[in-house]
Amino acid sequence: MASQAGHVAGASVADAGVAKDGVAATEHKPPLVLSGPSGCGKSTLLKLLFDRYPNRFGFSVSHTTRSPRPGETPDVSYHYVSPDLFQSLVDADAFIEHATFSGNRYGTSKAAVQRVFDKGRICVLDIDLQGVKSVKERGLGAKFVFVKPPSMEILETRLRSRGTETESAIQARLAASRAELEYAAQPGAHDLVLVNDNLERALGELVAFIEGVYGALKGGEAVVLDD
Ligand SMILES: Nc1ncnc2c1ncn2[C@@H]1O[C@H](COP(=O)(O)OP(=O)(O)OP(=O)(O)O)[C@@H](O)[C@H]1O
Repeated sequence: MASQAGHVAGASVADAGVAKDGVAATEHKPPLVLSGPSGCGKSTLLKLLFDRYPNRFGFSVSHTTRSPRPGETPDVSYHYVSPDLFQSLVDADAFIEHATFSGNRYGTSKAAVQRVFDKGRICVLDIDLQGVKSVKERGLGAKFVFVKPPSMEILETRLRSRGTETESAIQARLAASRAELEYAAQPGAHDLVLVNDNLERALGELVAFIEGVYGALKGGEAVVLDD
């Protein structure tokens, strides 16, 4: 799609859940927030987790002002909105976190998180440090998991072997990762610091943490946290 101007599907202020029904995301199960340096293995771990426990987890669909890329589906990959509409959503306090990357704005709306909860699923947010700080300020009771690479050298190797970034993008990601690691080193910054050394071991630790918070994942029934 060449232009996103005027494309606002799924993204009006009302649809973003702003005081629509008076129900805030805080009244529901806390989201699970995964963060960590680019290349630390968040997507890999989440894919394994989602495959192992189908229908138990869901991503919220973010809003963005960037244009759709080939292969992306509006309102599935993202809600693509104009900069003006994005700003109106910010003004209406529709987002639990939002940030700007490379000149484009991205945000997680309360309504998008709500939609995952409404399906009885644990809502997973895969966000960066900026987003983590915003979600914390919201006081949603979110659970924060930091995925830590075994070392900077291994992180760099994984980023390079993934083969998806240019050299300058790799350098930018490595620089950003230092800030993420410094933040994560502060006591109480996250509820779990998960070293992604061996995938199966790390996944096991993640599952144990999730079950401690949300209850058992096995059994086929929806996972719902009682207040
Ligand atoms: N435990 C592991 N051992 C070896 N390789 C791993 C491990 N975990 C992930 N990888 C590899 O590291 C690379 C980066 O992983 P992944 O894409 O999941 O990172 P990410 O944290 O989601 O990055 P981004 O934030 O940029 O999306 C991938 O090629 C993945 O296969």
